[in-house]
Amino acid sequence: MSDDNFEIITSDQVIDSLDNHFKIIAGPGAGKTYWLVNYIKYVLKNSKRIKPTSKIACITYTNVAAEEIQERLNLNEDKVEVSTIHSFLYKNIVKPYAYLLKDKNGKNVINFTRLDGHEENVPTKGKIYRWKELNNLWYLTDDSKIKDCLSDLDWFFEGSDLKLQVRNSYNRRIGKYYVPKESFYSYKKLHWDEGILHHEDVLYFSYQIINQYPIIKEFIVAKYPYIFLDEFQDTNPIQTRIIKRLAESGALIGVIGDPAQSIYKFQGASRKDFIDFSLPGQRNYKIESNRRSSKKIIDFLNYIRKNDNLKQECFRKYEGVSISFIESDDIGKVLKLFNNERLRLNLNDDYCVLTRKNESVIKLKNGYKICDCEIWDKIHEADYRRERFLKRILTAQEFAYHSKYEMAIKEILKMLRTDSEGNLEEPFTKSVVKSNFVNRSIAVSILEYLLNNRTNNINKKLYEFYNELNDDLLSRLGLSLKKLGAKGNFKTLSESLTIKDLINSLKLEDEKNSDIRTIHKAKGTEYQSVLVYMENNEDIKHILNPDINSEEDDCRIYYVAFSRAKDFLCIAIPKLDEEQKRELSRLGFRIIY
Ligand SMILES: Nc1ncnc2c1ncn2[C@@H]1O[C@H](COP(=O)(O)OP(=O)(O)OP(=O)(O)O)[C@@H](O)[C@H]1O
Repeated sequence: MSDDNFEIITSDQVIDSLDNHFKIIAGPGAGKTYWLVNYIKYVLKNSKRIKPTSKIACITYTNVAAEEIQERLNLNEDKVEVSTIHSFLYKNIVKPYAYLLKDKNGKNVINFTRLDGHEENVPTKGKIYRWKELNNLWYLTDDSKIKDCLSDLDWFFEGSDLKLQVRNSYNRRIGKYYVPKESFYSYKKLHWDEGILHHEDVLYFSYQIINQYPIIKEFIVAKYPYIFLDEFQDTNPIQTRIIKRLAESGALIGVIGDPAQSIYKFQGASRKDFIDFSLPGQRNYKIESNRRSSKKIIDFLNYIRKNDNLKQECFRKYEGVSISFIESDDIGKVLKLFNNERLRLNLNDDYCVLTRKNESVIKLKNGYKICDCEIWDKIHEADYRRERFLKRILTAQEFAYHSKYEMAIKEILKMLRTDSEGNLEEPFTKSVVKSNFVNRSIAVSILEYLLNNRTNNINKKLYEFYNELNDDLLSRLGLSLKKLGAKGNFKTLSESLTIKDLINSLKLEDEKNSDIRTIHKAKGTEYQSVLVYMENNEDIKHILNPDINSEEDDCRIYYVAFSRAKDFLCIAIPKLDEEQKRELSRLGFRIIY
């Protein structure tokens, strides 16, 4: 990264960029989000470009971050649209203009009458079957590998065209065959015909729409004369191009981020896009201090980042307690040692346990128990329609339990989606739902039931939950579920699994309240104490030989984890050799036994 033309500012400083694009680069805890919130208020107050009909767009990486910024802005008037890039583009480009997209025969590309948000790409058995049928691919027999391949599809630029490819080329191989690239589009089209868009399709269609109908950019810019993007180090090439197009049409763009915290390569993020991001007349700024962490933690963070030219100073002027490590493969013991140490140090405030993989989060949540991470896969194999139904209803229950009612309602509404004749999808038996309004009131009743019975239900076996839900609630609402068979794989599973097993294995988006989470979900957060659990002994190399600018994200993922800690950072790893322990001591680590 070149240091040219970067002005150093602090997180309290208001910059005079009302008529310029800008880029801010700063490390963890520098106050990027803090600065952005204040800057938005400043623009609202001082800019002549904000008209009664226009707003500022503030794009964040997750819904949780959007909520947080909304709260911190604490505005009475609706003058700032805070949302993720996908929600922003869906609401302002795809939803209103999808009907404009036509194929070469003049037919609509998307069934826009049934458009209803966007979701994760999870190939169902039904879609895989129809995709094989359309492309005559019966020779591909391993459906689990096919699922890996199709769920890995994303849009990539080939020249100026966007093409579907797998993110990880390994996933295209099914036994001795490769999945033909020409078949990818038809898999997507099966969804679009039902009005289903995947998250990645939102970027694709937005790009298509503004390219084919440039005037739409003018509408967007008139409504959003300022577009600010936080966490821009994880932008992807389509997003970058869309933003540049909006800049060409007159939007003032501000991007904020930290190249050392770019951790979404697997989803197509390009940190180079942030490093190279430049618009005519753009002003560049840096914030150098870290307001979050103690000096000992910042020294360690600077060491991990030693190949980069951004060195952080400790704003708090507080030395802090030593960074520590625990060597053990016994998760229960690790958690106990970490908690004892926090209490011994009198650090009684919030803490978080961070780890890379979802499977490890589940293991950590279960403490000593070895978890069955494949529970949902097994249910999918047994009955993919019931799996989808159960996932949605339990996800809704957990969202509501964490007071995220709007997200909970959305899940239930997805569950109540109908086919073209108005029939609910299986496992509902043919019950016709009347209107969106009725659906919403049904969703509220279902949520009420789930919340009132959560404590009772959690230890019930799945079949009991399913039957009671059907008999006590759904029948009252004029709905019914397919009865459980006398035998079969689903029946067997439903007798062995409890609702708690299912909930523990759910991958909930945006788990803000959880104290054990994946590092990716910890982006932007901070805690008094942080335990980073490295499941793989090899990962110690990211501490002993850190390479923050590596092509791969591994080192940066741990950097993000370490930098969440304010006062106490502890790292746990199953096994270290003597030389590694000596190295860690040299770096100032203390061993906890
Ligand atoms: N000028 C300021 N005055 C008071 N507190 C501040 C100021 N700037 C930042 N902070 C506080 O410092 C902490 C870190 O700030 P913030 O979360 O905005 O950093 P960030 O740069 O977005 O970090 P990261 O990249 O790690 O997510 C927060 O607790 C924030 O409230």
